Amino acid sequence: MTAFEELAVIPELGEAVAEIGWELPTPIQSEAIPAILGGGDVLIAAETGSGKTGAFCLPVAQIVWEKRKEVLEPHSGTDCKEWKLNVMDRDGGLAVDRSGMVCESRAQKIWNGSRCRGGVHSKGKYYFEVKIENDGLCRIGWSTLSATRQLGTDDKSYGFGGTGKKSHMKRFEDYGESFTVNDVLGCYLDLDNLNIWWSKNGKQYPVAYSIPPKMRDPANALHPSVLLQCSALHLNFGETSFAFPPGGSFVGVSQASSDCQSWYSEDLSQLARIDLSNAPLCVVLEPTRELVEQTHNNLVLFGKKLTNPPIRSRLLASGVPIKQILTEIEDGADIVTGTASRILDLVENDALSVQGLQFIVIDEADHILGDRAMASVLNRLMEKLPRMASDGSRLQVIVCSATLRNASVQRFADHYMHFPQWIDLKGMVSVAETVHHVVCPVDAEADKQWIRIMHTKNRLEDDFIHRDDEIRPGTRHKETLSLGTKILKGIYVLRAIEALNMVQAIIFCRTKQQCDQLETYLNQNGKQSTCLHGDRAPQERSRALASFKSGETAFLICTDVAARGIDVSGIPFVINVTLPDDKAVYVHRIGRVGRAERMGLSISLVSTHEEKVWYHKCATKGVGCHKTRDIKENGCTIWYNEPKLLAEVEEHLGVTIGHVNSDFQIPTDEFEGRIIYGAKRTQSVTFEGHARSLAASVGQLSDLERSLQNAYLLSVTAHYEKIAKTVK
Ligand SMILES: Nc1ncnc2c1ncn2[C@@H]1O[C@H](COP(=O)(O)OP(=O)(O)OP(=O)(O)O)[C@@H](O)[C@H]1O
Repeated sequence: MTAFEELAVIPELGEAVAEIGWELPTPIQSEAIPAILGGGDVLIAAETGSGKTGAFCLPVAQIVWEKRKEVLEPHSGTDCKEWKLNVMDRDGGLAVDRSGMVCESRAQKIWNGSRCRGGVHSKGKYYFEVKIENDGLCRIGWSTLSATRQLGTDDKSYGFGGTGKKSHMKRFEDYGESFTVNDVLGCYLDLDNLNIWWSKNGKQYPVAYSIPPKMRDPANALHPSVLLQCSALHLNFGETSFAFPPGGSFVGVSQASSDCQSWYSEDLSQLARIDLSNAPLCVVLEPTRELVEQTHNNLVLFGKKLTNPPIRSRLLASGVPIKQILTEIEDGADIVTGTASRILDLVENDALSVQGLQFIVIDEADHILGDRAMASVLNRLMEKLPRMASDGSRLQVIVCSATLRNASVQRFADHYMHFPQWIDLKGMVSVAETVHHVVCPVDAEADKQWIRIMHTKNRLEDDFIHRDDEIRPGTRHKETLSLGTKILKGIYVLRAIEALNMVQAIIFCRTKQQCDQLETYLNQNGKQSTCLHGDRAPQERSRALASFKSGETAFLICTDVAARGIDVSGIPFVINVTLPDDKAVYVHRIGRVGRAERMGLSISLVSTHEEKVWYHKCATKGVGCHKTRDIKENGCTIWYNEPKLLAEVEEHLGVTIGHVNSDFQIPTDEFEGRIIYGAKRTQSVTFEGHARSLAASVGQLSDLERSLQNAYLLSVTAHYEKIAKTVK
């Protein structure tokens, strides 16, 4: 049995991950996989590179596969004799979770009901409990299979409602007390004496109804029943211990002897069957095309051993011809991965059915929800999804986020998730131990070598932002130092590459134009580079990523499009040519290294002087824009203050980031010496490192010894002084 199977992962998936060399689940996988397999809504946060993709892909693949298998072997689904709410016998607005013990209706002003699969007849004393999980209206009690689901409105059903009224044949009468969220109601049925009554939090009320003897007939078997309006309930039919055991000779309804049990049979179902065997069961949303592709590839990899039926995972990314997408969807899809806008587009055009949906996974949720346009598309999509699947189970929502301490994520959870489990392995924002990060100050006033090349062609261009400025080399003129910084940053990138023998690195720039210019500059200087940003065509972006992943291209230059989630194993270095203006993005950028236990180093070039940068407010969003004045003067530029941004990052992480000089000699005492970036972290410790790690304890020991010796000497001196006094 693999370690993954101990988390209830099926052997087929266990084998697939073993083949890619995963021996042990990561901490987030250990927590999230069982939670998702359990059927609940889950929010996940863990640091970059901690294996979140596997944490949701594995259980999703498993559940989807099991569902499809269930359809191939229908007996396990519809005729089962289990004490749970019957998804075939429920109103359309009522959602029932996979356990059949939790139900919810969010509909306002409409009653939605359901019944338990099992019922009882003939004789005996039976009990079940209901915990009110959500404020709202509900009625609970007993009904026969021929009663309507509007509990208490005909002669075959008996209900007790939250307003403190019992009901039968539409007659509502005061009974017991009102009840609300967190109250536990007990439902008593005494078939021996033909009585029904209820209790609240263990306090029993008098008999509510004396039922006619015909209710003992098997044809009139009474089934636990519920009716809800904007409420949620948790039921217990006696398979687990009761909060308030009924006492006497009452037993949980699930303990009824087999000759007193009655079961819902499928031929009673009047429900029309819709064929949803080709509609997807799961949608996975990613913010960028690259992540869509990456997650899709993971799903394909994990699903390799799942056969009979195989898992049909579909890639709905821009760049894949729409004709191909439509054909694939028509051929049948089990899991679709795409951006919210692509999925919404297909749903709105009736090209993708969401009627069979069981799951939605929203990866990088803080990013999606933090972007107004993406958030609005996501909300529109969410509104289009059925809150429950075709089989009556509730839509399971899984959210992955860099941080769960985020108001928009919280709002999303409150609105769309059902009692979600929060798995937060981050606590404080932190950087993985395998990621080292340093800052290299760039001071165009102190380091004047940029002046020598400023009029040559072999220099990093300046985004053409200084084209209208008067540049006066050798002065402290703001624009001059800003231009100097930009050219100097190019020189430093080249120098860092050489000094640290970088074979591969991801280099982040602030703008698409800057990426293009750095690509030209590096290629011109013999450093093979490629670009990944939003202005490049999808195929070009795919090619760029593929050639970088294969090692064919050494340097991938990108905007923050690649900061999140992109997983290229063993990347040794990240260079930030400009710091991002969002501290969370910094954590994501540097998290591109130090993944899967490999060591990585991130270097941020931080200008000591303010740098003039584009900040397009214009309609064209920068295309053909020449407004190089400050935004305060109706232009499209701002002054970028990197020391301030650095201070924000440091405050966010609660650390002071070490500095290196422009020779990029990483001090060996800084990071335990002799680390090979890109290689697996080893447990071997250098002598110096070992001595340093012991230094504090040795110091403490020596202090202790000194105070012990002093105490001894003091006591000896006192002793001899005492003797001396006595002798005198
Ligand atoms: N159990 C495991 N054993 C070994 N390697 C693993 C395991 N789980 C994941 N990995 C590897 O770790 C790397 C990072 O995983 P993944 O991309 O899922 O991280 P992440 O938490 O989603 O990161 P990010 O926040 O940056 O998106 C991948 O290369 C993946 O193959």
